[in-house]
Amino acid sequence: MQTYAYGYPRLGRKREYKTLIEGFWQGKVSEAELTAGLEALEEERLAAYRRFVDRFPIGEMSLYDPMLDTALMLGLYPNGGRLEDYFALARGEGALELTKWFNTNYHYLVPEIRMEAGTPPPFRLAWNKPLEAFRKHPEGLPYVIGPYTFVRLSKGYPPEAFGEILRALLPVYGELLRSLRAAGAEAIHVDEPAWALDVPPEHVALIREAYTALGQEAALLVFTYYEAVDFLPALYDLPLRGIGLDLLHGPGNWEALRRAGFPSDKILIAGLVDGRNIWKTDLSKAAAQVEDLRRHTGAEIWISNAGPLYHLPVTAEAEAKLDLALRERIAFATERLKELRLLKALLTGEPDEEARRWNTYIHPVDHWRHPEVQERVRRLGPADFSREAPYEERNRRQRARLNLPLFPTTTIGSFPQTEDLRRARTAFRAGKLPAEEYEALIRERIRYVIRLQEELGLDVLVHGEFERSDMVEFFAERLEGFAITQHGWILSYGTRVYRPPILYGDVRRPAPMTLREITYAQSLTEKPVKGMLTGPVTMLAWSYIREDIPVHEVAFQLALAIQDEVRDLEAAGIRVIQIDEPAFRERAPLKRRDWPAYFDWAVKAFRLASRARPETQIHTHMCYSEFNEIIESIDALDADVISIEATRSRGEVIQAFERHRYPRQIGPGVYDVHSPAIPTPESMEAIIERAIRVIPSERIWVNPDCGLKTRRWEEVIPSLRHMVAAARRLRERHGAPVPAS
Ligand SMILES: CN1c2c(nc(N)[nH]c2=O)NC[C@@H]1CNc1ccc(C(=O)N[C@@H](CCC(=O)N[C@@H](CCC(=O)N[C@@H](CCC(=O)O)C(=O)O)C(=O)O)C(=O)O)cc1
Ligand SMILES: N[C@@H](CCS)C(=O)O
Ligand SMILES: [Zn+2]
Repeated sequence: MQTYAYGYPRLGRKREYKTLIEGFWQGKVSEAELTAGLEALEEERLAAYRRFVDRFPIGEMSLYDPMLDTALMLGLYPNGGRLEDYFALARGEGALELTKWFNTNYHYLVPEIRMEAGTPPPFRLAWNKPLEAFRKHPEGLPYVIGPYTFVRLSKGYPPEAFGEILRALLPVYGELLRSLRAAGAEAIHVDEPAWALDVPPEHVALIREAYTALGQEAALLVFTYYEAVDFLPALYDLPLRGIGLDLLHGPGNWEALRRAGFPSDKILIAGLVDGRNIWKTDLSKAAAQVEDLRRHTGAEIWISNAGPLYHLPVTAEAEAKLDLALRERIAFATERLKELRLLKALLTGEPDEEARRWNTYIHPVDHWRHPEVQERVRRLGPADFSREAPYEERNRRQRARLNLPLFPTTTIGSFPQTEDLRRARTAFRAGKLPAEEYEALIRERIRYVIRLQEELGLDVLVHGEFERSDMVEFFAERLEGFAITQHGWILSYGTRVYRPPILYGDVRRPAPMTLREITYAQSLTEKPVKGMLTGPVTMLAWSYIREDIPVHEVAFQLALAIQDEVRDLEAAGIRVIQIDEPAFRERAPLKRRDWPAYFDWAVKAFRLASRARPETQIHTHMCYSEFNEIIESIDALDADVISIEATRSRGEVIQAFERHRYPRQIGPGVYDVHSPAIPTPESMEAIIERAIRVIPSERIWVNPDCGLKTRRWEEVIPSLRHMVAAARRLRERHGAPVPAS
């Protein structure tokens, strides 16, 4: 019995990863300091593994993103080994597209594989990153993203070229594996999470072909996670040393193991402690599950985490301010490693006092539940999920009330969150800055941003979200049933971090959450100011949530709290309300067969939250998502306006709307907020011109891709000036303002 862990966070206890890399970008950290700093961080990660588990991978560290590293390893982009070139691909003007990693809030850089004259690119082993890492630390298993996952998550090739591309990669992977074996690696960690997607039969054949070859080169431990592998028995006769299975997410792996057993020549690496959520593992149950596996398989069993640990903060030990009852019940990445050690002790008959104590705290506490909240959810009926009037009627009333021009301009909500603002908030939270001073600073920023938007000539204004540390954390802090952490940071992309709140009980809204700032902003202008809320699906997707009630009930509780806020905003005279749902696509289950049930509750939750009066215009916003496959569900949200990301994916998003005639208003993002580049009016007009081909012009809005919080004022101001200029030129070209009825 061995313990194995992978994916331990690279961020560091004190977010050293972020400080080092951002410091390097700002010229405050030299290349030598960056290298030494990251090496020290890697040492710390490895020390955590060494302290608790028997085996672990080497080479998981990345300067930005492991998918980009893999693309460079395989020679897909020129790489002279210069950091500038690396970061240019990650965040420069020609940067790769960012998209969600499976159904998580981590974003990876999407490699582009182009077929040239019907031939895959000339792949080669351009950077042997795993070997470099292994030479430094020859104690673990070199870490590699497997070829299937790499190609499946890349873009730019026609689906029929998939097999050819995969085959073209095999010699390179073969060379890589041989080099690692020659250097003394006893086995290789190969990550193949894409095996847990819906994999068509022809892909299963390709996987078998690929691994029949690769398995000859070195001993491979292939890791799958986030869901079950639907074709598990098809792997049994492959020359693999071991297979890592997620035994927590989705019932499929258990069903397959019960039905088909597991081959005795392979190691079954059983993912039994959760990499996605934070509730302590029931160690007795996990031990019983291992016994069950032993009965069904005859194979050697290792115990491991289910899903990489980087979806969890580094340690729960730092959360001294959390309520004790909650603190006792949670486990972050380091505590997961400890659980593996405790589980092994239980299974090998070592003294189990600590494991017994651990298991005292695995059930929710009674006073986290509130019958009146549950009752309100139980009483919901069909009428609660639709608005009073159909869109046509709402549209008439809203146009009359808002009197907007053709191609109305707006932004997505946030404006730059500058250092001084974040510092002031941290000081305020620590009790070092009086509330009046902090609030005065926020009001000053709101005044500034309202004046600025008026001066720029935007049509629907926002208050700038200056008071928000994060669009989910802000609301979590104001809702009962949620706790927020002090140091529970995890990576979202690159060096960008957030602290997922913990939703542990029934959700209540003790007081309005956004009214003060929104009404203040509205008092400064005649133009409509958008109320700005985060939707129920995103609230739960970017939090750690309770598991004692079904997820749709959690969503409906959140939706009711948001609906109460909508009502308060309307009563205060707010005419436009945006309810952001950037996690709407991401939260969808990995298997299509589970989609109908998910979209049923996700759509209902949004509709419940957005049940506004007909004359209130409801916007929603989504970013970083593949929209093609979910356009019907987006339509079913019945929002009056949706703004979507459309720049980095170079208009691909609009294709979705070509296929499905979206009947309401849409703002295809024209300004890529992830690039420091200032877009020209022409580039923005081009995106709208493309949209006009499929969407009538009176339904099109002009807006950025996403919020502007990560940008600098020097970038935002000229970019928005260009955006307004683009809208004006479009108006001149495409007609007079739409009449108000
Ligand atoms: C829109 N997106 C979001 C996603 N997920 C979220 N949870 N939130 C999102 O907005 N997913 C999809 C996209 C892309 N993802 C992100 C994620 C994160 C950011 C981002 O800008 N993150 C900031 C986090 C900054 C933050 O919350 N800061 C705190 C300040 C806390 C702090 O750092 N304090 C310091 C001391 C500061 C000082 O005194 O100098 C400390 O405690 O040590 C705050 O503002 O209150 C980031 O910087 O990474 C963007 C997109
Ligand atoms: N209103 C949010 C949405 C981000 S997805 C913002 O502007 O930052
Ligand atoms: Zn967004």
